[in-house]
Parts: sequence; structure tokens; C-alpha cells
Amino acid sequence: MSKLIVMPVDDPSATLLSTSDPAAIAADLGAVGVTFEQWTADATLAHDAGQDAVMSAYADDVARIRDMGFGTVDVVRLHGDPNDAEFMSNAAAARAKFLSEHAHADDEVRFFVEGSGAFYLRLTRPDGIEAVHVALCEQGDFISVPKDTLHWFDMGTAPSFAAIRFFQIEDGWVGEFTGDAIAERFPTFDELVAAAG
Ligand SMILES: CSCCC(=O)/C(O)=C/O
Ligand SMILES: [Fe+2]
Ligand code: NI
Repeated sequence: MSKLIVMPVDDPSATLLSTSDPAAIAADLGAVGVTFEQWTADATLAHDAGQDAVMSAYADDVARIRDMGFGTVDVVRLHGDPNDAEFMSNAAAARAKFLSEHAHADDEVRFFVEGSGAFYLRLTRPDGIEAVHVALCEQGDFISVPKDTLHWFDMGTAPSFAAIRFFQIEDGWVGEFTGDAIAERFPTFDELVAAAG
């Protein structure tokens, strides 16, 4: 289930908001400039489905977002057997890429078409409190995070997700890492999923 958890930047043990209501998630994220929507994502992807297969399964969505100026599109898919040592080694490397605080020169526009992952967005709330907004995204979730937003992404230790990524600039995926260890102080994706039961 999609979820939003908001914690003050200086106190990860405090919860300012926790909700699984899609309308409440959209409203709260909307107030800090992030778009959150739920779209239909019911295509069955073959075990070995690659970029082209995923994009053609969602061709209408891809065309719609492309027409909005997002001319570059790719797919990140992590899907495999947690007992497969090679998959787990590749997964650990992929997870490490996004696990530290960074920002992009492009909006971060992602459509989750399989599985789940968590975005941690460091943003100042309308009441002036700086907080980490954890958007636990699931299949069907569309999220658009403005460029320059400080954030990190955790796909968990046994990742299972596919996200279509949309870019306005060709190297919009490149992250500028801040060197801040903030991510280490907040609950991981695995911990959040375990806590959600
Ligand atoms: C959910 S798509 C893979 C992660 C990614 O592109 C990114 O920039 C995370 O911060
Ligand atoms: Fe990012
Ligand atoms: Ni499979």
C-alpha cells in the first residue's frame, strides 16, 4: 500500500504525519511542490521484460508524458530471485547508487509499474518545519519531484520494482551528492515495510 510518513529532519523518531490515504498523500506532497498521482498499472510484465517491453506495455502513458516535454525516457527494473547471489550483488550496487542524499538538475518524474520503493524528500513544510517526507511508492504511483530537491531513494536489500523515468534533459538522472549522512539516520525501506506489517 502506498504510504507517506513525515518526520522532522532533526528527529527521525517523531512522526508529523503518517497516511496511506492516496488523497491525503497527494494533498500533503502537493503542499510542498511534489505531484503524487495514482494511475492504472496493470500490465503483467514477463520475468525477463526489458526496457522496450515495459515501455510498450505503457505506451500511452509514455507518449502523454513525452508530449509534456519529457523527451528522454528509460526504465529501471530490479526483479530477481533473492537466493541468486549474482542478482543480490547487482541489487546491492544499484541500491547504493541512490541511497545517499542528492539532487538533480531535472525534475525527478517516475511512474512505478511494478513493485515498490521509497523516496525520502527533504523539504520545508508550509509551517516552516524542515522534514523528511518518505513516499513509499507502489505499482501505479506517479511522482514528480521538482529539480534541486534534496532526496534519496531506497529500493531495499531485495529490490523488486520497475519505474519508468522521464527526463527533460538528457543527463537528468545524474545526481549531485551532498555528502550529508542524513539518510543513515532515517528508517530504511526494509524497516518501513517491516513496520507496516
Ligand atoms: C525509482 S527510479 C530509480 C531511482 C532514481 O532514478 C533516483 O534518481 C533516485 O533518487
Ligand atoms: Fe534521485
Ligand atoms: Ni518474475
